[in-house]
Amino acid sequence: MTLTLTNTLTRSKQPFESLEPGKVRIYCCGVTVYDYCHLGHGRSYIAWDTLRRYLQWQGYQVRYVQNFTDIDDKILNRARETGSTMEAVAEKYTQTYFEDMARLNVLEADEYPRATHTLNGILRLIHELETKGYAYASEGDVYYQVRQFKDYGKLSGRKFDEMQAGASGRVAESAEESKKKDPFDFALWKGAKPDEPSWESPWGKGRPGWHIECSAMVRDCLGETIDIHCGGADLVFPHHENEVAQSEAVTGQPLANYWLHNGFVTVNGEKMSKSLGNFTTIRDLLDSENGPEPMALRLFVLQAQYRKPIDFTPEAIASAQRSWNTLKEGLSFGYKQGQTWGWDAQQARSEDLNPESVANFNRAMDDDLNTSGALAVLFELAKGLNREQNRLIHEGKTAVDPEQLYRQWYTLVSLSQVLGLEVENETPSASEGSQLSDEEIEAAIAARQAARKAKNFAEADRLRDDLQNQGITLIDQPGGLTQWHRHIH
Ligand SMILES: Nc1ncnc2c1ncn2[C@@H]1O[C@H](COP(=O)(O)OP(=O)(O)OP(=O)(O)O)[C@@H](O)[C@H]1O
Ligand SMILES: [Zn+2]
Repeated sequence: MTLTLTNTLTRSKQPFESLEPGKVRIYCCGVTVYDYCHLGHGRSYIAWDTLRRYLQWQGYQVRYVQNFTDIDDKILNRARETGSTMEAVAEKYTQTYFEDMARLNVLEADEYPRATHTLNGILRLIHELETKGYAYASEGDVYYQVRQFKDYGKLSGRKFDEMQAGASGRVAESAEESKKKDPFDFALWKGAKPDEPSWESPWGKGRPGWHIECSAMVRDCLGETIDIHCGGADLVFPHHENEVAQSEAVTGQPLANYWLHNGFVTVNGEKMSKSLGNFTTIRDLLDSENGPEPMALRLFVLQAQYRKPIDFTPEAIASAQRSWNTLKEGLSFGYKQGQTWGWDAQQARSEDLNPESVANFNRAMDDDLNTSGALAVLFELAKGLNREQNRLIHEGKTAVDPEQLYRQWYTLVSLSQVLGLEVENETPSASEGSQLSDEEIEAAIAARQAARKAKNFAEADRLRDDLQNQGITLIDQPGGLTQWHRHIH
């Protein structure tokens, strides 16, 4: 079995082959940092995080780079509206990006280049484009001359006459238009405007255009040709088309062998977006009363294959939460009951994996990352475990041999992890709790007993609550002895 992926460039599902055996280089277009991330952003980064995890599961060494666009009109506008600076706005929403994605169990990239840190690479590329006749300076700006690049349109499949139909009218009046030789040309460098941040360049002070930053970052961080370039479907044109035009004109090499694009999170069939005002931020949803758990939200995204649209409705979120409860129950069973039976996911060997489940999971994922098919494998495993859990509670024993249950559970834990679904993520306090040593717990119990003797009940209660918050329950026995119990979630 080989992994097949739908390549936007060839408009077909293709077997995946990496440039270098065993290694994959991925560049993913990151957020423009001017606001909190909404569910659409969440979907995009969960999809690519899952691709990365699956490649790792298949034994590839993956190098994953994702940028932050920290120079942009949207950031400048937000800074003006809030009386702040572009740097402060960008810094704030870079941090909130990290917070939100950590909750969704999106792994951190190997490198996070930022436009403001890539100016040298950007200027070098523009200079090379100018030298090779693809770019021209005009009144402090520099433009890419689209018609010079014979393959322009190859990624999006657009022809010039179709593009013209879309672009005419709207752009005609702008000051930028009068500086261009052709309406299709786009800015590589924009001359400085008063009160805006700017950088020195051979064409005068100014700032880079959006598209050139990604071309420069790919080249700086990953090289001239990479394996996979990904992003949302709205980036195919013009952003990725322009990246191809910029990079390939300079290097003469393909920028990326595979171009992957995720479908949208929609609301009533329309793309969730800032400009339409129909968005829900990740944090608002997770922090709302009766909001879903982070893993339920991740599951909501993974229920659809990455290219398909997902409509966001409260019912769909509630249903994802119910599905997550089923998976969570199966995962937790092994963590709880496994204590008694001596199960340990850390100690497991790959021979403990159930080969049939693994084969079914891989078959689904190899088919253009069919996560909904992969989830079906997880539900089957979880349901089997949950059934046995009930038997154990009501009948005192399981029907399936614990050794076999262990394999089911370990397979469930492993495959869930490939999709980034983990129970530990739900219970940060429990994992902190498990770090308290027995001696520390005994010492806290002794301190509590001393406080009670001294009739300092407030302190005694505080000590008990403190332990409880760290996952340790105290059980006072007749005769003054206190037992304790560590929670395993
Ligand atoms: N509704 C959505 N569904 C799926 N992916 C999305 C959605 N909205 C944005 N994305 C993707 O998220 C990534 C980051 O987007 P970016 O920061 O450019 O968005 P934005 O312009 O701030 O958002 P918006 O589209 O809401 O104005 C891009 O790959 C983009 O395609
Ligand atoms: Zn980009």
